[in-house]
Amino acid sequence: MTDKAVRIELAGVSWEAGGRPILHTVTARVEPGETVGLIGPNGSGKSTLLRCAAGLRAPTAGAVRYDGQHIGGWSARRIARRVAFVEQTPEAESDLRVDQVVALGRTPFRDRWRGLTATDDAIIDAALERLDLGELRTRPWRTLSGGERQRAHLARALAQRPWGLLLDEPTNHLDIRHQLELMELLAATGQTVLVALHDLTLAARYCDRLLLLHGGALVAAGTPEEVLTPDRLREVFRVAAEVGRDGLGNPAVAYRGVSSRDASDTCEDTKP
Ligand SMILES: Nc1ncnc2c1ncn2[C@@H]1O[C@H](COP(=O)(O)OP(=O)(O)OP(=O)(O)O)[C@@H](O)[C@H]1O
Repeated sequence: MTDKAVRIELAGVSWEAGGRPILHTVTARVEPGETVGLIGPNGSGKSTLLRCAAGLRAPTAGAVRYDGQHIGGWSARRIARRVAFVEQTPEAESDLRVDQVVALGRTPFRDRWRGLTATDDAIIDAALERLDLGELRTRPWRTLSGGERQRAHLARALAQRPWGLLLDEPTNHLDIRHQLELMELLAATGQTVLVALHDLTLAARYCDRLLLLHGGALVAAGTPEEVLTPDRLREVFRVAAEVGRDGLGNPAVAYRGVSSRDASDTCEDTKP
């Protein structure tokens, strides 16, 4: 679906707020065309890391590189020509129609004084179709449900024709069909994808690799099988869980419940 995919590198990225460290020297790479899931409990730093990767937050130490180029000092327009970011709670474009929201994805490529070209229109139509929004295209934004808004923001991101997609919990408002469709779409784009997810089974099934954040530090990186172990789920998420395959052979996490033990304990209670 795209000719180009970007390599996104985080090289020792740290970020502080009010003197409090939020991210601690995170080093990770998302290779061109890879779908990488960013997982971790509430407050572990996923959104902060994505905002650094999208150039919206300047790291207090370290660097973000796209295809080896340090993006510090790049304009928002230059970044948006390379990478699209869908935030967790996107701002409400209350007076716009859905197709106008999606058309905003063409802004980085448009001459300020010119309208949309036929190519822009075709790209917008394709993005609306991909996100199942054809029938909603003329609806006022404010009338959309949460899931419809989320899909419209994803369509806007696709309309950017980016080389990389950064997505912060893009499935949290979606029904199960649209969750599966979205994850399949991400896997099929050919673009580089870094996606924060809370649903570990979805992450395990659709991501090539996972990055696990805990307290602002990267504590594990690897394939879903390597990262999602019962010990880690207990230490980091404080749940007792089994990791295996579902009836269809897909990777799945089965939760026994919250873990009652300290993170420092062994994992005897997760054994059958
Ligand atoms: N501007 C800020 N000022 C102070 N603290 C901040 C700021 N931004 C983020 N934080 C804190 O940094 C930590 C990480 O926040 P972040 O939103 O990155 O976590 P997250 O993993 O995305 O969480 P969630 O799963 O709940 O969305 C949290 O404790 C949050 O309160």
